[in-house]
Amino acid sequence: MDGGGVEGSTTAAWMERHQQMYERATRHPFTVSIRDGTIDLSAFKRWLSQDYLFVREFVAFVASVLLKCCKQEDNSDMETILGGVASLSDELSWFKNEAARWGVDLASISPLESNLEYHRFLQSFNEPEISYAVAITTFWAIETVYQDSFGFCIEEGNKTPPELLGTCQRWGSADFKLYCQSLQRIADRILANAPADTVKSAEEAFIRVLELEIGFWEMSSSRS
Ligand SMILES: Cc1ncc(CO)c(N)n1
Repeated sequence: MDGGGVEGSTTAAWMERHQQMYERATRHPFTVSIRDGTIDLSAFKRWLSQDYLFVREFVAFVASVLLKCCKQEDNSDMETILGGVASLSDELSWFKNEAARWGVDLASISPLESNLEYHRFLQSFNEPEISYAVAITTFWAIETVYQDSFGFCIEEGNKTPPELLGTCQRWGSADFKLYCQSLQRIADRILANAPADTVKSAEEAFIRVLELEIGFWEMSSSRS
């Protein structure tokens, strides 16, 4: 290995193997239209309100990852995951503020089908049979899709409207990238010591996250 980097790691290999799908998730027309400045604001508001509901569900998911972590003999990843739980508190406040700014009433929103599908996937991690390896990989993948998608919106050459920069910074910032990289290192370390069938399940979960993320952007763009 390369002393803590991610090149040559299991997760890096998957990103290459499933590159096409990874790009469909991280260069989706929805986020690319944010970067181009051609975003339809009603789609943005739909995303905002649906993602608020997603994040409420995500809190319980990250708590389930934390619980699995705490049950490990070596629970040295605890602080990183706990930091993730803590930052979700700030994130929920951010959604409420942002919704108020856009005139979106969060109290009257219900989850659309693709969001519900994602909720069901997240809820499946409550089962104690699902391993920490699969859970931490899934956690890393979910965060990374947003990091990469919104990071692209603030990279050089963007025409992102100023009123959307705050959103893009939330997930596109250098700090969030570092956080995703620490999750990736944890996942790779756990996967390196996991049995082959567990590694296989983790790869399947990675692919499932990409599918669900694509579905989420589609839902935000249209109304599926
Ligand atoms: C759908 C979705 N995926 C990933 C993230 C990142 O936390 C999010 N907020 N929403």
